[in-house]
Amino acid sequence: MWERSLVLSAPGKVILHGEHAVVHGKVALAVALNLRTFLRLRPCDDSRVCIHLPGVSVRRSWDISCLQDLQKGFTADFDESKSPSVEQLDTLREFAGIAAGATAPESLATLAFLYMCLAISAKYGDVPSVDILVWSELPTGAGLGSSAAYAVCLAAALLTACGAISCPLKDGESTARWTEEELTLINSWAFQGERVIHGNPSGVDNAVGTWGGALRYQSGKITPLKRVPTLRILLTNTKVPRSTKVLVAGVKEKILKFPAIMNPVLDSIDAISQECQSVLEAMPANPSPEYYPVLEELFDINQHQLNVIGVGHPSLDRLCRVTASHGLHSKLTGAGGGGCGITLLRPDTSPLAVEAAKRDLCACGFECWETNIGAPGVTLHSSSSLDAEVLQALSQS
Ligand SMILES: Nc1ncnc2c1ncn2[C@@H]1O[C@H](COP(=O)(O)OP(=O)(O)OP(=O)(O)O)[C@@H](O)[C@H]1O
Ligand SMILES: C[C@@](O)(CCO)CC(=O)[O-]
Ligand SMILES: [Mg+2]
Repeated sequence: MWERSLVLSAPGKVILHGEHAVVHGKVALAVALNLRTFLRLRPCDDSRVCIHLPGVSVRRSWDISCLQDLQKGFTADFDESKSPSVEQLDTLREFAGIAAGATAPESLATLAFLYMCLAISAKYGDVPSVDILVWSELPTGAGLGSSAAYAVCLAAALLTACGAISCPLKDGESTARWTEEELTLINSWAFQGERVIHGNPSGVDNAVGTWGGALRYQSGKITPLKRVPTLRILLTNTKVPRSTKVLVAGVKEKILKFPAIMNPVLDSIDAISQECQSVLEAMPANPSPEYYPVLEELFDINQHQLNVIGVGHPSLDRLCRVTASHGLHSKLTGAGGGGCGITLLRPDTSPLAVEAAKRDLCACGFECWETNIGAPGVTLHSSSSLDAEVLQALSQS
């Protein structure tokens, strides 16, 4: 029986180049963001599993014995290398009272939790009697990898509570990280959670949530980028809602309908990611302005390509126009169709110019903020290092 409380977190991400193309085997470059999702797990002594997800208005609890019966009813194995089967997901939907095909955030979040809880406990031990609270600094469904940060937190917490990985936090430490081998296991299970939420994810988002930093991702191969300079990025949330699952499915349909037209666009996006990687790795840690024109042009070209594959949105066109009027270059990030865009700031872009661009973006109803990139991946925290009042307020919300 699990007897410790855990608090852990995973970062969101920004994709610099390669979103959507990465689902079809091309290269993506992605960096971890300094906005995180947090999870608190506490042992529960009433033989129940409780989840509280205030970000998507979910508060549910189940008897362990019901979850165990459900688990026994599955004929197919649960494994981190196997996709959730249609039969498993249908059974879980029926159990949780979720309509077939439901894409509402609360339905997907509940389904992902149930799948991961049953799958991980079936493979590594018993269903643990725990109470789980998840909260996030990330906007949900806006292109910043909120689903992956959620799945990474769930994977790390459930694997720890089932004894499949260690609890690396020593007395007196405020944070700790797992070993490479343990991170690989967390990443594999988080990918299964992403599969429940996205349908057909590439795995780039959960890789960044797990390892953090800056990385190149292609067909499951994760390569940390060498010497990434400190980039200044302005993030803008258009607040136009969209679903990654729907957008990814739309791109697939377009490729099937017009393969001779779409495949060269994906190849060209791949070339953009490769070119961007070469430029970033050639730049010194604190780069001078002369390196920026190429990065800016790559942003412009990639934004046009993403429009061609059908994941643009008028709000994103507007974002690009507004920043261009201040001499700044932007592109959508993540799945597109609304959500967030990123704007590259040069080291010498003056605070006044940034403020002026932000003012005009806010006047469009957008929200924007300057970010740091390259944050650490999934991390265990001592409960005392997090604000007790915040935890208390969240528990009651
Ligand atoms: N804090 C959270 N608590 C519970 N579920 C969450 C939370 N954040 C995200 N989710 C789940 O993830 C879904 C959003 O995932 P989606 O992939 O559409 O957007 P995203 O991950 O924010 O953007 P992108 O995939 O483009 O980076 C929500 O519908 C919800 O099911
Ligand atoms: C659109 C996409 O490329 C990125 C979503 O953040 C989907 C994926 O890679 O799974
Ligand atoms: Mg997502």
